[in-house]
Amino acid sequence: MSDLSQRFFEQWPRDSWRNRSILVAVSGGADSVALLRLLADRADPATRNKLVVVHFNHRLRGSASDEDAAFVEALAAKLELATCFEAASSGWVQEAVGGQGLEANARGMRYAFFERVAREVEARYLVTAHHRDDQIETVLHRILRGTGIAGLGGIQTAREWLPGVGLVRPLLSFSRHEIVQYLRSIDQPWREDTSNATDAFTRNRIRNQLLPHLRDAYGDHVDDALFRLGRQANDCQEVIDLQVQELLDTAVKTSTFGRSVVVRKLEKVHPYLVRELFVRIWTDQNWPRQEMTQLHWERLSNLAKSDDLTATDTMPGNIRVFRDEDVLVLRMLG
Ligand SMILES: Nc1ncnc2c1ncn2[C@@H]1O[C@H](COP(=O)(O)OP(=O)(O)OP(=O)(O)O)[C@@H](O)[C@H]1O
Repeated sequence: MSDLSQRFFEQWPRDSWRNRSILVAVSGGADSVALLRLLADRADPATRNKLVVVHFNHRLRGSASDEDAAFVEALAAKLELATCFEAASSGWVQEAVGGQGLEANARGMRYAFFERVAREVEARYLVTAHHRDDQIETVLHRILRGTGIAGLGGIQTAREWLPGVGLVRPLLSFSRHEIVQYLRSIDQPWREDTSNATDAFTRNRIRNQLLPHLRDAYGDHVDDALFRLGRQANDCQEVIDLQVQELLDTAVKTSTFGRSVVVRKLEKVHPYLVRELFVRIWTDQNWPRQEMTQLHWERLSNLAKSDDLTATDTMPGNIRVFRDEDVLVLRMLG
């Protein structure tokens, strides 16, 4: 087994081969072709039938998109793997709605397709080929856009995606360079995504302009620094999540109208954690968060720590917040 293959399977969920189907997302690019080869070469005939290659043809690059799909289809056939393919309708770019931009729309369609297949074949995992360079670009992109600790963590190696379905990225610690070397060593071709070479999308500008500039100006360790920062932020967020869970269990009560927070229990808690507690309450309650700014979370934290027993406030989405003796009541007004 190659060194890369060995390191790859150290990241791989141990129960996977004994479990339900595994969807492998293959675009045809070097990263996902390597992912597919690593998995297919390791699987024995009994486990091979658990792998399902999924590919979504976005039809963004004319005949090149169809050639990508044909390439993935031929590779899957050669490896004797099951496949599930879908193509976007030809006029979707003109019809794209929601003002989210082309990339986000394309992504939404791709994951909606993955979700349909996952339900159909009762998959246990979806595996994608995000790698170290993706992680570095994501961290840098989020820094530039403005992010907190949670966002700085970037892409996670594994997380729950749908109820009972995990999303796994076992190539996350491998660089694109290592992946390409591996493909060359096994004589496996791949498709080059020509849109990656253009600067049309923000992510591509980060990849093709900003990162090379930073490396030139500050040295190659820029990559390591960003990757490590992402890892540390992930660790920090895990610790924060655990503490927030403890606060939820001990200081927050749920009722039919919303939540109430026992403020006495927050007296010695750092304001940052109190804000994170409110973020978690908002998420759990499914209250709108788009208009909640840092200032709103701070206002909530101040209310929880205030001595003013008559203090009240209203948050975006008509969430009313008021003190009732020892508790801070949060409820959505009808
Ligand atoms: N058209 C596609 N069909 C199947 N899988 C795909 C397709 N495009 C991307 N993928 C999978 O997703 C991984 C990440 O691809 P890419 O970096 O282009 O996506 P992204 O939009 O940046 O990330 P995200 O998946 O988080 O949206 C690929 O390595 C591959 O596993």
